[in-house]
Amino acid sequence: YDPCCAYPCQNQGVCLTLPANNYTCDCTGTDHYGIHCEIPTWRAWLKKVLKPDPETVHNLITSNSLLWGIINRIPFIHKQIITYVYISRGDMVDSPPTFESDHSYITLNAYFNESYYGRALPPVPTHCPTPFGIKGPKEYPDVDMLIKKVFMRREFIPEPHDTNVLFQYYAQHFTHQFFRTDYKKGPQLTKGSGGVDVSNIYGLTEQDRQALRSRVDGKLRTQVINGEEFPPYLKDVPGITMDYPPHVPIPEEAKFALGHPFYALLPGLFAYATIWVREHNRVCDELQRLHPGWDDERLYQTARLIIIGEVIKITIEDYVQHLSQYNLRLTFEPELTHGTHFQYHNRIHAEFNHLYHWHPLIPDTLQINGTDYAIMDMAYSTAPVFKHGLDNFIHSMVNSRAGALTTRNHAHVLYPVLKKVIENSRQLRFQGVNAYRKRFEMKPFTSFQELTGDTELAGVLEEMYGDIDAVEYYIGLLAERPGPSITPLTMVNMGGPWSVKGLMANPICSPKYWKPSTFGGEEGFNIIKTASLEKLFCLNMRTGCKDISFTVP
Ligand SMILES: COC(=O)[C@@H](C)c1ccc(-c2ccccc2)c(F)c1
Repeated sequence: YDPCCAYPCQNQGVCLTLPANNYTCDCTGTDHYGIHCEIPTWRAWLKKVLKPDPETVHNLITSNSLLWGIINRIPFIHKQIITYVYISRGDMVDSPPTFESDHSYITLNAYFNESYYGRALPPVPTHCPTPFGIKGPKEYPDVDMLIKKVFMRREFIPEPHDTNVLFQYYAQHFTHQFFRTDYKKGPQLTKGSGGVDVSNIYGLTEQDRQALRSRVDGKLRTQVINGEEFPPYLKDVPGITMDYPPHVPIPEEAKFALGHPFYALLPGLFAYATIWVREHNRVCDELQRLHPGWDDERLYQTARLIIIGEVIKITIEDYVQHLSQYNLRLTFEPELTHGTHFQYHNRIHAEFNHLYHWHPLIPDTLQINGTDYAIMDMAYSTAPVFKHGLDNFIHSMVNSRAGALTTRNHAHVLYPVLKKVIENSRQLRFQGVNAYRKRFEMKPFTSFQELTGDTELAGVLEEMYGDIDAVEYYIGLLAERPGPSITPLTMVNMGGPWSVKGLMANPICSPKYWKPSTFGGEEGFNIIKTASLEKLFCLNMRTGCKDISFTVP
């Protein structure tokens, strides 16, 4: 068989098959040499010796709160650390993108065909002996058996850090602006534009964006229901399509025109969509006060720039801060990347999409004012929001526990979604979780026990996969023993680079954008710099806001 199927090249060396069952490893740019790029240059050796193990680093950053309390308050040191986080995470993401899912080697398509999700590692060649190259079983384990034995919830496991449902819906609402798989054409393709473009608020195409505008004062279309501002009914916005199930009779007063067709599915997404539409219109009012002469177009475009800034600010300083459980205070300071080699380009990777399948966060029911709603009771319905009022609905999200991001915690109704993501990862021929551990500078797992920290689960996985190098990507991410963060450690160290790159490579972070005039002057700039999750809700809820955060009070 093709000797490159054994992945002989280490440290990201590229394997090139030669005639007569020969091969060569291209060690260019790996800081290593030798036939398998296994010998480090003195520079790489020094880095390896000095760079502590990611697990140690992670435990350090998520503990020692006293030490971090001091470091967070010394601007010079804090800025150095944040700069390092931005640059080091950014450097781990190939930019321009190198691989896509239709070839197991580098192509120009990976760069020029923007319909592709990028790939951090190329797919396993189809001619290799097993789905992982040469290791493990000749066939993937049966997906239904795998789901039943490893993923299905026996009983609800609450998230150990008191994470609430407000966090879960933030993750779902935020990520759907850039995870836009083109299901009709295949899981390797996306309709997205590569990053935080707030297309989930404004619409993905120019046509949708125009349809959702009021064309007055820069504002988005809204309507008043029970004295409060809400998005418009779908029937009132020609051209907008929302994903509703065919043949399910849903009254027109329950269908709304939102920035993303998927947001028809859950009231939690409708609630976030409503809050962000209100925030956009509130920013328009602020801008109009500052610039009475500005027309609708300038108010709309400038407000959209401010909203993107707010989204990135809140995502780093509230969302990632909670997710990582870091005691290091994470900040949104684009000027720290100015004058460095950091590049303001981003491509969403297929593996990032799969990593972000966080359905275990979803509880079986949501209790609102004493009424228990099962997930399916809420599907395609906004009734819970209008029956109890938006503020009560938000209050219930704040006070409801999310599920732990681990195995055996997927709600049963989500079986089809989970099956789809596992089948897609097989269609995309993802390499095993250990290949990704090495790709992101972590040591590969040496045993099933080391992966899971749970003897029974280790046995189940060993029986299915045989070889630790054959454990599938998504399975390994979720089966990993819990760490100090909301997600297990591998998810942090892989999600980190894609997430930080996706946030900080936004055009508004580049030197030519990141200045007061872009955002309507100092006041507009300050809306971004003072944005927070709590402010977002408290400025846009009618009856006051209490305990707004990502943890159950
Ligand atoms: C490596 O860690 C980091 O760079 C920190 C800042 C960090 C950054 C991002 C994430 C993160 C991981 C998964 C999905 C979304 C965000 C994360 F969990 C931690």
